[in-house]
Amino acid sequence: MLASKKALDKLYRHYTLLSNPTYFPLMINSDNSCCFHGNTSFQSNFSLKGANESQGTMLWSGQRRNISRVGLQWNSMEIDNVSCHDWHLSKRYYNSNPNDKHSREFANKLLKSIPEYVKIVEVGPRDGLQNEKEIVPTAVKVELIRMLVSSGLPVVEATSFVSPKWVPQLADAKDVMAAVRNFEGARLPVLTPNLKGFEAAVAAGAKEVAIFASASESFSKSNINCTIEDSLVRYNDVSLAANKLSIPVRGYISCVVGCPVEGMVSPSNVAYVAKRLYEMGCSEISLGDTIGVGTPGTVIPMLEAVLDVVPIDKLAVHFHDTYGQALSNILASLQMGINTVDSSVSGLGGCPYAKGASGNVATEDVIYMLNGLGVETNVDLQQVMLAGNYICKHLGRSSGSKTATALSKITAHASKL
Ligand SMILES: CC(C)(COP(=O)([O-])OP(=O)([O-])OC[C@H]1O[C@@H](n2cnc3c(N)ncnc32)[C@H](O)[C@@H]1OP(=O)([O-])[O-])[C@@H](O)C(=O)NCCC(=O)NCCSC(=O)C[C@@](C)(O)CC(=O)[O-]
Repeated sequence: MLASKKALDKLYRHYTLLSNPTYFPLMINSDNSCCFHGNTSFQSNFSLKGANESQGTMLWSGQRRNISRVGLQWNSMEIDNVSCHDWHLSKRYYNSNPNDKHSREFANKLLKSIPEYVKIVEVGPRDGLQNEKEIVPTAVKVELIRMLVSSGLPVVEATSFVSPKWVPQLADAKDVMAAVRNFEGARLPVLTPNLKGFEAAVAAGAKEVAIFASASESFSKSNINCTIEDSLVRYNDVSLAANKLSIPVRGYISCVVGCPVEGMVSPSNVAYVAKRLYEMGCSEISLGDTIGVGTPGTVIPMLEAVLDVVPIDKLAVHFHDTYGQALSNILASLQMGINTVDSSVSGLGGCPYAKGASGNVATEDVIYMLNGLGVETNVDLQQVMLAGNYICKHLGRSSGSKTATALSKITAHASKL
């Protein structure tokens, strides 16, 4: 049976709003029949008349790279009455009875691809503080890093060797590095935008660096004052220099789903930059939703595009929580098999050159969710909360972590009993 053109147009419009047209999940075959592709256990709620599944919600799932007709015998289905709503998990599969076969199968499906161990990259001392108006004293930054390292976090991004005119808050990078360089138990990478920054970082004792490109031309200009291509040339120089010294280089990509100036960013732009960073030897590529506009609806197609060019074990995700979507985006990324997540203690953060960007997802909230999923992190939540209290007290504000806030209330209440 053929899909009616009107119905397909309607679906297309719906998905064009939700995701990038390039990643429109409905494929129209040459015989005008259609199928979905994708890599998600989410479902779309379409009314599909005449489907061989029960009318209403159709499963949209499949393995990455396995663009297939997902067992729905699309050729025998007629679409003529399409009503699209938002993406949601189908009620059909939700059941409070844990012994229900469907619910167990569904839970298995949702959880089985989540890694057993997740590496948390703490970016609080760098991303968290770079946007603060009041200069945080070097000694406070050093103590914060010490506390974060003591909590078991495997990587704590310490500072940036960038122009002090651009980011005055981190003008003490050399002194911070000198004080923390011998801390044991965690890797302490720093941001370097060019060879000048790289050389200064190495001289100060940095053993790992990070370069930071963008998937949006406008953001590249406002953040590092050059085009994407020019930045990649600079970063290639940094990578070559780092390679000679066997220094690992992490590559960031900003604006992977949205840009404060250009709006929606195409997954293919992100994949292009990711491929270039990978080819220049980055040991890890962190995909940053700099302004926190992503939802699983835009993050998943972006990850699919990047996964076509970079192996999954080289990828990390970096979400800001502007719209409260960070944990959902992290969960979706974990379900796709990503096992490195950036976060910032107490949800501090934001890029000074990304208007409207709010804090990063809070480390405490990520740990709480991972603990709940039974995922190993080797990080002590209480210790991270102590570090969060310490920096929030200094900044004179309450924690941006819901977990830290809730657990502190419980502890305070218990102590009164
Ligand atoms: C890239 C530049 C330097 C270009 O800045 P520019 O002005 O185009 O560079 P320039 O080469 O013309 O140099 C201008 C001045 O800066 C100095 N300079 C030049 N380089 C350095 C250096 N490394 N360290 C110290 N000083 C430096 C240089 O010596 C000169 O000094 P002057 O002669 O005027 O006295 C500048 O734009 C810059 O520093 N930008 C950094 C912006 C930044 O740090 N943004 C935040 C980090 S990115 C982010 O947060 C996003 C991320 C990673 O978290 C992911 C996400 O959230 O999505």
